[in-house]
Amino acid sequence: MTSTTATPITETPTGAASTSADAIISVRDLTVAFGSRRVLDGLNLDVARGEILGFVGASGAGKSVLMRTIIGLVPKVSGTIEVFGTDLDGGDKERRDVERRWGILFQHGALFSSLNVRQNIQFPVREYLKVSERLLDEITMAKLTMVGLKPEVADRYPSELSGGMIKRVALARALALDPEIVFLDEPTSGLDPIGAGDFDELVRTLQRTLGLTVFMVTHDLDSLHTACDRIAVLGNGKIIAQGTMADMLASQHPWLREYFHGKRARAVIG
Ligand SMILES: Nc1ncnc2c1ncn2[C@@H]1O[C@H](COP(=O)(O)OP(=O)(O)OP(=O)(O)O)[C@@H](O)[C@H]1O
Repeated sequence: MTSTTATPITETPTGAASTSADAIISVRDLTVAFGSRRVLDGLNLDVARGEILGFVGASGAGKSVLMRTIIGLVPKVSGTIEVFGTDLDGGDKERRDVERRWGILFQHGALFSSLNVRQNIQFPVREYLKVSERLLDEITMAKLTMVGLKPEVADRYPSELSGGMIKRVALARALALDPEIVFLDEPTSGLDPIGAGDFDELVRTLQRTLGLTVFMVTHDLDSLHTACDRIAVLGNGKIIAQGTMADMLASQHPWLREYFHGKRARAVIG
């Protein structure tokens, strides 16, 4: 978490509220503040069922805050968040039913260091379901296979895993309850380009085979190119642009031009 960029960003009409029939996540007029500082300021965003949405913006703009507000870890000042058509302020039972249908990969993987891989993957299952130890083990092995890891990894501790393996285990844990939505917070950060590319491909494959909707906070231009169907850009507490990679590349918005055509971008886009 760092301070916001000095680059001025202005709101565009693409940030305006609109309803989309196939929205699986719908955020309206969302304001989130820490003390007197508004990080999100009347933000509107829809995520369509089955898409991979890449969520970008300057460092400290509030990308993680939006993700954490949707999943209920950060309180909002005002606004509504609907997931699967359910208002998340509706009630504890409704909220829990929705939570059961999403999986989360936190920044840096965030595995429980005192639990081994098996226990990490089983954690959300134990929290939400009553299932036998045998079924828990079957789920663990199935999820490890799904993310391309061998069964023997199950008995290792996070400290015994590479960065790429940690991300894969974290993804396996996010998939443990067969979610319909997966939230990924900078899933490729800290991975080398090959590891990051493999991870993007894995996410893409899982999204296609499992029909997942993916909300991905990322700084990784390669991920935006190869994995994402659509991109939403956060600036000054609002969505300042959203569309395909082609839309982003065609935009004349100064921040988007710098981000998608700057020196680092040229190395990716060519
Ligand atoms: N719990 C908190 N208490 C106070 N301020 C917070 C809290 N969480 C986030 N912030 C502030 O909100 C702003 C947005 O943080 P956030 O982590 O969402 O940024 P980000 O866009 O994800 O940045 P990065 O790309 O660097 O991870 C930052 O200024 C951060 O310091």
